[in-house]
Amino acid sequence: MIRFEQVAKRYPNGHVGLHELSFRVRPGEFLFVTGHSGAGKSTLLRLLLAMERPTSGKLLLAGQDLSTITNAQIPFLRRQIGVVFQNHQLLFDRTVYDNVALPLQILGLSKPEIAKRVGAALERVSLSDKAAQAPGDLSTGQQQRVGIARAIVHRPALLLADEPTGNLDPRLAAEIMGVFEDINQLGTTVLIASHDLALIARMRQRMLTLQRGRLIGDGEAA
Ligand SMILES: Nc1ncnc2c1ncn2[C@@H]1O[C@H](COP(=O)(O)OP(=O)(O)OP(=O)(O)O)[C@@H](O)[C@H]1O
Repeated sequence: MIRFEQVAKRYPNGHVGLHELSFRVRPGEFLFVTGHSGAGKSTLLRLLLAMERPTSGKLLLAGQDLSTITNAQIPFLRRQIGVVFQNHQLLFDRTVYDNVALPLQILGLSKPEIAKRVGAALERVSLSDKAAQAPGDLSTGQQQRVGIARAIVHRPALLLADEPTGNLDPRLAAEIMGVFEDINQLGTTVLIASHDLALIARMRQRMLTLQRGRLIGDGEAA
């Protein structure tokens, strides 16, 4: 699903975000990427989204080479990826339904197809009864679940999350991780960047550890 082969990212100011990183992720895997602030977690996610290009090395995602991807190919790449952000970036003047429907409207799907898929995504995050509400009427944990529903509504093969539990208390964070596990069980590859080692340890999943742009660990969280 994902192959990093000696991928390095050097920023124009000379700063090295990642040093020759190599690892593979199989389809259907669940893994964490961890490390201190500045370790390179966000750089890794931005490379996977083709928001940045590697300076050297080869980066493959679902068979596509992201080191040489053209701008015209990027929309097709992004259709295979869902992204969950820490601050979920919901539109507060729209309903929950509209927020989740947005990616499908952009793809130009028919209204009945959108209704079917939004219904399924909201069911997956246990928010079917909140479709007509505004995100502002929901709790923080529920808002994050709307963000997850929006990220999976177009049925991506890969779900990326950047500190998805950063704003949540431990109980809610564990609940959100359960939602990610459910999504993974259905076959979606899940990659979560997080610095919450206590939470990761409870999950017993693969963990890549970055330190100053280098991979210093790859194995089940201890
Ligand atoms: N656009 C940029 N220009 C120059 N340097 C950058 C840029 N983006 C990131 N860096 C540098 O690359 C390194 C890795 O940054 P990155 O944001 O990937 O870390 P991170 O692990 O995601 O940290 P955080 O948890 O704080 O988001 C840092 O030293 C950072 O200063």
